[in-house]
Amino acid sequence: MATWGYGNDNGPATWVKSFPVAAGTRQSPIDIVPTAAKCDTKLTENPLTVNYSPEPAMELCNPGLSVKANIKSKSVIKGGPLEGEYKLEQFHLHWGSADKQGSEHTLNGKMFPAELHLVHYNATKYSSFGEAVDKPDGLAVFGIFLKISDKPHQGLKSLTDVLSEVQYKDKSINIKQEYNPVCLLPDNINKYWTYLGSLTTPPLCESVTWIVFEEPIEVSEDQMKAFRALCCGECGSAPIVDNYRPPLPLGNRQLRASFQ
Ligand SMILES: COc1ccc(C[C@H]2SC(=O)NC2=O)c(OC)c1
Ligand SMILES: [Zn+2]
Repeated sequence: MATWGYGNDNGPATWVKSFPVAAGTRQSPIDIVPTAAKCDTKLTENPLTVNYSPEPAMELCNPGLSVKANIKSKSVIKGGPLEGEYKLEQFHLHWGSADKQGSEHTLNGKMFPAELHLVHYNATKYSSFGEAVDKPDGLAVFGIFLKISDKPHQGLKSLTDVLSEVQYKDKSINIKQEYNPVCLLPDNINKYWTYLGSLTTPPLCESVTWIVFEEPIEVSEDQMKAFRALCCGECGSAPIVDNYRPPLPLGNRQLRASFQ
């Protein structure tokens, strides 16, 4: 199969041909229906804690289907649904060609213009991301919805202001100013939904504990335009837009909420 993507010939509906787990029982994303979530006090008794550090010269790259920042510093999370300490490996985004679509998770069937994923691996149990990526308790991903506001998101601005420098596939730059990814989190990280799921792109490993925050972060239309100006390939190639997998059935899984 030609490489997977989001087009008509290689998009999410075709992935199962090369990645049979696409038809698995713990696939992501899902539609989040808050009334179907079970409020679990165990999640609040053991609050989710984030201990992110400033990343000097953070590497920002265009791998062709998103934009990604690779993390070297020791930024870790624990608590909430997690056992052990999970270390931040990378973050990236998914966005639409228009504001009406773009997120992977949906909320009562509603899509947001974009969704930010902060990917962590279980550093207590595994010695590297590569070892953790296909283990059932290997990864924890923060899902943060983006919504449009008239003000730009200051934390994202350090990235959206330089996206033109990684416009083409395989371009990468280092962010000059040190960057602490904590600036990307919503104010209230105590309200989230969590469930057992998967990577949302091939190889679709069922290795992710998802933590999707209720509070979106707010970005400007100009910042969305900057994401939509990124290209899938070299100069003249198609823009990176609609790089999202539509929701999969929750099936027998329990969606838990950290709040009432
Ligand atoms: C081989 O390992 C991989 C492959 C792909 C992704 C990226 C996926 S997973 C997610 O949440 N969103 C995405 O686009 C990954 O991320 C941990 C790890
Ligand atoms: Zn993602």
